[in-house]
Amino acid sequence: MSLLDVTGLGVRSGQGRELVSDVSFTLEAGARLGLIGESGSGKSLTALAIMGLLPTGMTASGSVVLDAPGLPRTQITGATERDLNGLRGRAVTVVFQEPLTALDPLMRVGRQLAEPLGRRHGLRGAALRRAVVAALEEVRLTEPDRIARAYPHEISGGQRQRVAIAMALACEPALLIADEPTTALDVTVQAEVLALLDGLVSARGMALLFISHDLAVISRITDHVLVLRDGRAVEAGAVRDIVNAPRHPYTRSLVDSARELDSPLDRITL
Ligand SMILES: Nc1ncnc2c1ncn2[C@@H]1O[C@H](COP(=O)(O)OP(=O)(O)OP(=O)(O)O)[C@@H](O)[C@H]1O
Repeated sequence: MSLLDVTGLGVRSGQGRELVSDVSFTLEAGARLGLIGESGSGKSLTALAIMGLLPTGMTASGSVVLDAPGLPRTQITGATERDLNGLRGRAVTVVFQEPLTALDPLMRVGRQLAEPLGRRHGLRGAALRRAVVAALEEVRLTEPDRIARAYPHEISGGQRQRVAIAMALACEPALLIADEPTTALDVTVQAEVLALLDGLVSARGMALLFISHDLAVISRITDHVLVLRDGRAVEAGAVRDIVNAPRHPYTRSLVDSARELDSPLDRITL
């Protein structure tokens, strides 16, 4: 049984517009998959449907089954909020493009991180404070004590995204969804955060669903990819095959524009 099994996923708006149609893929424990497509192709809605977090009024159809170790196997489409609350954080969690989505602007970073860490590991007092510092160190934040005392606006964008990653990891999820996690960062920080995610996903044996419009970024972190266009999957396979021999014209245009913008793809074609 796969960790995540998505079959014929559809998402409709409240007005009945089909925004995602018939998307299928599976993820085994510890596996990685990239979801690529241009703006509006349905990447984020697919991620939100997997989390059971679609905006009010939208409906999901088809099947999304999460089967994380130690948790009940759950059909996400149609699950109750109570079932979903038991899964979010532990079975699956998400890091968004904008770290402030995950952070409360009025609460110090350390306290925010203490909540899930305390809940997950049953820690309090000095042990919990040590766990907060360790979590900040794990995402390679220097000066963890200062960061723990800071409010989100008092740290840089790259530091905030590291904190958001630490928050996402606090409940030790089996599956991490990263939705354009480096898009809002400048190029150097982008590369550092990508390398950090890569290392953490390997070290913890998590599965990763990595969403991006950028094939070069995807190729650095995963070797398999699903190409979405207008809410439909048009091609899937190994990044290497897709880069070397794209079958769908849309995929070819993604590869061509990635080649123009970025040279890292060259090493894949060697
Ligand atoms: N809350 C919403 N209400 C109505 N339509 C929406 C809503 N959110 C997204 N859509 C529409 O659904 C389609 C897919 O959107 P989605 O956000 O999944 O795309 P995306 O590939 O993640 O794009 P981006 O890279 O810009 O985030 C788009 O046509 C978008 O306009």
